[in-house]
Amino acid sequence: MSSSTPRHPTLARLPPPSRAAFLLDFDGTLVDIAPTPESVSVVPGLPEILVALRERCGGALAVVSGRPIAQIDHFIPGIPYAVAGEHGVAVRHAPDQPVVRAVLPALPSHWLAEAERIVAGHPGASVERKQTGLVLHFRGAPDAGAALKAEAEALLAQDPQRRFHLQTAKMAWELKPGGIDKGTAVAQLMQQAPFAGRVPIFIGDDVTDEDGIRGAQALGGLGFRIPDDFPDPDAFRAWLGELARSSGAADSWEG
Ligand SMILES: O=P(O)(O)OC[C@H]1O[C@H](O[C@H]2O[C@H](CO)[C@@H](O)[C@H](O)[C@H]2O)[C@H](O)[C@@H](O)[C@@H]1O
Repeated sequence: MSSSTPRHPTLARLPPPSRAAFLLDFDGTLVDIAPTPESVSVVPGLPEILVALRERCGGALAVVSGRPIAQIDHFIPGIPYAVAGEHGVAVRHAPDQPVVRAVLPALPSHWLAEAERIVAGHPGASVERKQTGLVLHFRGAPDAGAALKAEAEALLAQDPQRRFHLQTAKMAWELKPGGIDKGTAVAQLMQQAPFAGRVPIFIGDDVTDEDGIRGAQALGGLGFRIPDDFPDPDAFRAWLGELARSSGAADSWEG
């Protein structure tokens, strides 16, 4: 998938609107990376683009994020038809449906306190708690990456059953349960209307998105990655806008 030359997927490479399902990553893809998880901003016009694209594809537009679903609802309320959060641990198949959570082992109870103790030794680093895991962020302490990785691996080694693994992220290390990822989320989402029977198109920017890309490709779909296929989120959003503005028939992105 990787290439040193950015290559925008041409409209001709895409399945037509009547067959396409979009599964989009959030951080680093729909929104620019920001200093902290809370400080990301949704650029003006993006919600309208996503709504138009969703309507063009019969509703088949999902966000597949490492964030909890509640945070996607906070930043782009009512926009995606479906949302998968926490790298696929939580899935909401439709706006009016409940969140379905995978049954997973609970994070060992002392790991959160351990994580807080660890970041306290690296000013600028922080802990993000998730229902089934935690993230050690070091964007505010860039030199602490290697030390935090070693500490995270030491925590993981405390679980003799090795039920958790280290997810590489952007200036962050995430401890999360194994067996569930963005690829399993794609498979789940694609089983239900309005996604079922369509061709999944996954777009993301991070290591965790490689699972989503593989998941889409395993179902005969396509996967694109920033910066290989789009130089940055801005270029990706411009491409989405082009798709959303296309006024052609259901069998064509042209026009
Ligand atoms: O799967 P995604 O939607 O891309 O979410 C991945 C993680 O995003 C957040 O962390 C990352 O973005 C932050 C805001 O730009 C940035 O400050 C941080 O350094 C990045 O690692 C979020 O906090 C995580 O929970 C998500 O898993």
